Amino acid sequence: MTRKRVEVAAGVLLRADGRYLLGQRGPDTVYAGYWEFPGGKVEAGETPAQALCRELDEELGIRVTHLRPWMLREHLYEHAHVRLHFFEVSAWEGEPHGKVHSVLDWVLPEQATREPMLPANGPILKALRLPRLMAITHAGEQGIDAQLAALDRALADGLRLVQVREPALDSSLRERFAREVVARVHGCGGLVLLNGDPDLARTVGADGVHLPARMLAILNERPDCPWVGASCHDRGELERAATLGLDYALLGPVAPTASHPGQAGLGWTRFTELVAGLPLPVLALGGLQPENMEKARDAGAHGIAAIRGAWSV
Ligand SMILES: Nc1nc2c([nH]c(=O)n2[C@@H]2O[C@H](COP(=O)(O)OP(=O)(O)OP(=O)(O)O)[C@@H](O)[C@H]2O)c(=O)[nH]1
Repeated sequence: MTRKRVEVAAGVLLRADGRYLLGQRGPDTVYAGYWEFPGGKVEAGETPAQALCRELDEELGIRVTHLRPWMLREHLYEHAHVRLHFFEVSAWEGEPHGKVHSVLDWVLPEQATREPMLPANGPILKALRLPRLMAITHAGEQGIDAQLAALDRALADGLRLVQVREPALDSSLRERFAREVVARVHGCGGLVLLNGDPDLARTVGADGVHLPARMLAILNERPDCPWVGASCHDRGELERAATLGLDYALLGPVAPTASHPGQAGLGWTRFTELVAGLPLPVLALGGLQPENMEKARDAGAHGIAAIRGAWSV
């Protein structure tokens, strides 16, 4: 059966305290009583961004002053093939109040979602649980004790996402180090990804695995871990990560880095072109610092990942 394709714009309204807005669909709608992000169908002659601004005015009585394209997801419902253009909305005028939803609720990303949730939205809620800053370890270079001390400081500063990437440590040392990282990060409620080794990730109790591009290229299916991401350098690799159903991708290098001397960075314009219309969140990598976060998010990144830039001295 061919279903008609419907373009929809939906907004993730993010408050300064990290909560985002969900609404419960009213009684006289398709999927009545289901929770959703505010938004609606794109009308003829509108861009998705224009449609979202109109819908948020109609549904919530607010005027959007800052929005960023975020992710695009397609879903086949009984009634339609829906293409959902998700935007992050971080600034608006007016106080949202429910004009069409039966209830509005500001929820914390790490909290359980509201049920029932519109079926297309599961990956969106998962993406919202992915912290914005990923710090990548380099204990092989700076020493295990120095790296763990830097980790403790960063966790105290709010870091909640760590990738253990230690090609220079031998396997028993890598396992011991990874266990230390998992204990510390889990103690703060954060996530740990282990680079390149799904079995070790499971053994040490990490939350998932991060695939180097060479592994992404040869895998035919997603490793069996709760969280899986991959390093990407071009559109082909990003699309492969999407096809495998991965939870996130890293894309870089955005700027030249000490670890890849002589390699030119993509720059933000190219970064934006490469991530447009993807169904998964992408973190920008390469020569970046936490101070580059707003710039990265304006360019379409979910956040940033860093090795040297993430560990303050
Ligand atoms: N607004 C919104 N729609 C979503 C989300 N997730 C999702 O699958 N959809 C789907 O996208 C479509 C949006 O339809 P809608 O009924 O909200 O559109 P609308 O406001 O223009 O209403 P209308 O049908 O009365 O014109 C529905 O098929 C809905 O199931 C979401 O988070 N927010």
